[in-house]
Amino acid sequence: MDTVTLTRPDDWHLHLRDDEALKAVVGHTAAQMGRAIIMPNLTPPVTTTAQALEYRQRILNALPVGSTFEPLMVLYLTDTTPPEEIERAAQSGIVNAVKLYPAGATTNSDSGVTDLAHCDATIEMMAKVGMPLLVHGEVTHAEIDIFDREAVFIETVLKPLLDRHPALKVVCEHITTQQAAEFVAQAPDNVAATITAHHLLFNRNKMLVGGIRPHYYCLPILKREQHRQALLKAATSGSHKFFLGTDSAPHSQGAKESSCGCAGAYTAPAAIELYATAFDEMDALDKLEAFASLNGPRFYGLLPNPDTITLERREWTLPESYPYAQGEKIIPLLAGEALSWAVSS
Ligand SMILES: NC(=O)N[C@@H](CC(=O)O)C(=O)O
Ligand SMILES: [Zn+2]
Ligand SMILES: [Zn+2]
Repeated sequence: MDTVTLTRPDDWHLHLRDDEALKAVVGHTAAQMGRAIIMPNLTPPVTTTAQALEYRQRILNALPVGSTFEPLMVLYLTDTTPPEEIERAAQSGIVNAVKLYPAGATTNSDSGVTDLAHCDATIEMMAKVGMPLLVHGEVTHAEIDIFDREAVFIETVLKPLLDRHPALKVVCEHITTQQAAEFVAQAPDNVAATITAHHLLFNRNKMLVGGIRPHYYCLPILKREQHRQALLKAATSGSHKFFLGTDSAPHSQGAKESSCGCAGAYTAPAAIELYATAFDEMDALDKLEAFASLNGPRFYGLLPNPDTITLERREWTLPESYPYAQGEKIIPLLAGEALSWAVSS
């Protein structure tokens, strides 16, 4: 297959940041995705429907002229989010989900949840009104090895949560392990997962062999090959439960190339091309449309996008960098490297 035409994809997990950074990055996603679930981990985080409405408007204002890209907004769950905020969010028509960051798990998660027991009434309300909970699934205890944090989270947090709230819609965001892929595959239909392009394409050797490559450092961290194979199998299985979520997470070049570099890979400029490369590796390009364009809207109760995009097998080279906020640069994943799939229309 040398060309693939798909219903226009959506990105079900995206960081756009705010202000100048937002203006620098939003066009990359809007050029290929119809919609995106916008992560709320700003400083301060987006914790109320009123803040989500304002942030949505700033995103719309930052879009290129004529763009029809639609931001889908998410609230950041805290220990003190009241159940009434969930009702307001559900009634607003612009909030599509609520995000659980275990406190300290990742970038801008300091205001996240310290103990889910504090959130029980709020989560009960989410189950009642059908509001999905999007989960950064890693435990944060210092004694748990960073490569085990996702698997431990499933056993110690996620399974008990679903036992308490069996009807809750849950998206396990950016899954990275065989344990997560298998858990989601066998769970009931109210449990789904997003998978990033970088976790489908790379294992931890890419980040650590022959030098430490900070642009491959993201959370959850890249895992060993066995896990990448499990993710590829899940994404190309034809199951409705797995869908595209880039987790494109912009940080300036300076913040990444540092003695203590930030977590996050910037994949938005070539997102669908990277996924096509991964699906091609599995000889499964015929499964890409369901994963990229159909399974996400189905889970969120939305219609697929009305138009299409076409990919072609053609070599092109990703730019070395793009302009970012404060005169800095942002380095996309695979900067300066050749890709074998391109968007043709
Ligand atoms: N994925 C990352 O490594 N970073 C994300 C946060 C997140 O999604 O966990 C970010 O906001 O930079
Ligand atoms: Zn995360
Ligand atoms: Zn993320």
